[in-house]
Amino acid sequence: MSSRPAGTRTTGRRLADSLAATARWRPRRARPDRTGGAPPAGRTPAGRTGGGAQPVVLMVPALLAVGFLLLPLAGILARTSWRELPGHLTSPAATEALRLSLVVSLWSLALALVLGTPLAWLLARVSFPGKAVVRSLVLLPMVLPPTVGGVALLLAFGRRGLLGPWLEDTFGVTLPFHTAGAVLAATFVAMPFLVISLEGTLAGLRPSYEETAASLGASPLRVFCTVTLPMVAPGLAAGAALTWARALGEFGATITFAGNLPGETQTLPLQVYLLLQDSPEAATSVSLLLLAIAMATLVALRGRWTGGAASGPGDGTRDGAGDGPHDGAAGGGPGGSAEDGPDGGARPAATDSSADPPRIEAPVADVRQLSDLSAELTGYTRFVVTAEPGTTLAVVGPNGAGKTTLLRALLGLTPRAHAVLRLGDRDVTDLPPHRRDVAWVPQDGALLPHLSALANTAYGLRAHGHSRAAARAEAQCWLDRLGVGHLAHRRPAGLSGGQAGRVALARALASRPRLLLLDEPLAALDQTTRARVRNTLRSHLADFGGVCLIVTHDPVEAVTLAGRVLVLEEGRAVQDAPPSEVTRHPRSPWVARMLGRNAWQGTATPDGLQLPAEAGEFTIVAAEPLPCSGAGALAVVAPEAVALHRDRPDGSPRNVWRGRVRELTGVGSRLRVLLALEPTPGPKAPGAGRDGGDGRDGGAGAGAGAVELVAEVTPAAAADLGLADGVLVWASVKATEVTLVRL
Ligand SMILES: Nc1ncnc2c1ncn2[C@@H]1O[C@H](COP(=O)(O)OP(=O)(O)OP(=O)(O)O)[C@@H](O)[C@H]1O
Repeated sequence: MSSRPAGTRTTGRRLADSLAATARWRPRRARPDRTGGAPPAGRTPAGRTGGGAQPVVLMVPALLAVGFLLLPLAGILARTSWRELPGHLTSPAATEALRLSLVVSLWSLALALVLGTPLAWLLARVSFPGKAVVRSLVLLPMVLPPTVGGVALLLAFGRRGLLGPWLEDTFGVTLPFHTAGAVLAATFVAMPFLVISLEGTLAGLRPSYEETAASLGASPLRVFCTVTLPMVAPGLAAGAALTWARALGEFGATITFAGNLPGETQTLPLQVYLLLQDSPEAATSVSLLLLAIAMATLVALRGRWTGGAASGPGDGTRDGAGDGPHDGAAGGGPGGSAEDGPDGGARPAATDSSADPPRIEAPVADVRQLSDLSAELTGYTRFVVTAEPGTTLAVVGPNGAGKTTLLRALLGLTPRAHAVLRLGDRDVTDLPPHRRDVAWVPQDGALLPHLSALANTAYGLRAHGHSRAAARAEAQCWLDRLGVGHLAHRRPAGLSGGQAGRVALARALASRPRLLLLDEPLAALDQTTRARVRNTLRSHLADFGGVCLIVTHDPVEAVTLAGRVLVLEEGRAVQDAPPSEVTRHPRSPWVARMLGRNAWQGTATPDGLQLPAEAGEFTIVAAEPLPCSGAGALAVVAPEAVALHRDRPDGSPRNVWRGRVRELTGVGSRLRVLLALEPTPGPKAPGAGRDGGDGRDGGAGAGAGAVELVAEVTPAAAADLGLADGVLVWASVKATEVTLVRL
């Protein structure tokens, strides 16, 4: 009994089916959080916050610590003379000290923001020698006794200090015992709070946001102001609040450096110190005021430390995610009701499934950049790639092959590889990323979470100098083209994966790049949505006049979207050919398997291919052997060309092997059977021939390193053959079905 293959017909549908099955085996990357924020507070591993047994022995000192912190505060509250409190706090000396405290702390905050923000950025983003020393320097005022800080300030800025005489002679500025000195002292001790808080937030911000913004044409300063700062705003606000609170409470450095001069340097903490000697009740009242301010600051900050860059509750949609008529589209399902556009006018609902989105022509959107590509890569990636305008190249290869490095080199974003890059008549090799006209859509889209879909799409146009109104009008057109125009007002957190992907694509296309780089654009989508979005993407890539590189692990994407497939391995281009050629004659085992083919690497023989000794005495006979016997070669066989039998087949097939079923997978209406082949099958091999029962004879099982073969059969044939995990069967392949490719 045997199952005859349907032949080697690789119709589009069959190929797509078989590729789709292969796609399921591809490695997947972890999906980063689309909002770019850290995991929400409290989302700790199960068990940590749950009712698991906690060591009681730790609870006692912990509670003691709480009591230790609480008791002094309770002391202030208990000893406050509530009746006299208003009088104490409204006395001229107290109000003057309060005024001075506010002036000093706010100036100090401003100074810390101006100096500390760039310093935090430097520490978070720039590698330079001595960085650890600079960071220690930043931390020093936090651990230094404030009085020592005051002495140090005197020795630097005092009348006999290092800079003091020069400041006095040149600018007439005297810092010690002046309000400016109090500001300096407060800044010295408070600024580290801002730097440390902001550095942490900056370090947690994924660089893909800033890099994508640069690829859309934004200069480094624009990126800092429009991407970095808004995204770290919560961390900045938290740091600023702490800095202000610390400056407000500053005592030691101020009294040492600036003295205790009423109306000049006597801030509230200094007044407390003074009052303690003459009027302890008034000192308690002022202490209570400072305590209340500190507590209010901390309460206002609650949750800000862990809330992530932009994932607060208000971040979902501008109109509140989940309660508007737009929700039908959020999940990508078919929607139908009319929806309000951002301008308040009724806009017809589009859906995630719209394969033919409305084609609204934008006034300037059709200015195509018909540029060819010529890139010579050195470093980790070492090859030359050229492409005509309008070419879409699928970049494929195993993990670590250098696909991302290639994209980053073309953007000028990595020192690991260098691209001599020419786009049309422009050599952009020496240009910074924002001036290359190379738009990048990273795997997660990197939509800016603080901007609506419309503002995201308009971002590149604004960076290129278009007015706000023109940029938004054109952005709306692009969103409409991609079928997500009705979601223009939403922020990324309120978009489904497919919708976000389309917005990211609209944003890249709207910036009118000469080269478009898409990193796994459909990886986030489920199979059904992927097929729909793939169609949409294909039609828009057809309209895009420039060169497009799509990194993908999905063979269907590679074959259906691209006119050429560039196969990378270990930084080298092992093949660059049309999909049909790559499918027929894959030049690496990896790409053959990615495309759903059986592929074995070995040495060409006069008959076909000999596999390496470690695979066993395993030979493959081909009808057209390579003329170069002894050379490295690849034997490729389509799964449809493999016939399975319960008994050893007689007759014409030149390749007959016995193998054990390892895995069965459904592919459309057919079944894919993975066999582990046994070496050196022959008519006289022990156990060869008909196996009794279901074939689970427990005989020579294929080891972990066994040669594998994939066959495709109909479910009926599988039932006839009794296929199941562990069953032994015979497989045959005609010599005419074996393609040999020289490596
Ligand atoms: N910043 C880096 N420093 C050192 N090595 C790196 C760095 N980034 C990548 N690599 C290494 O360079 C090689 C190519 O990495 P790249 O990310 O380009 O591969 P890839 O083809 O995109 O892989 P994947 O499919 O897993 O994303 C890998 O070996 C990787 O470990």
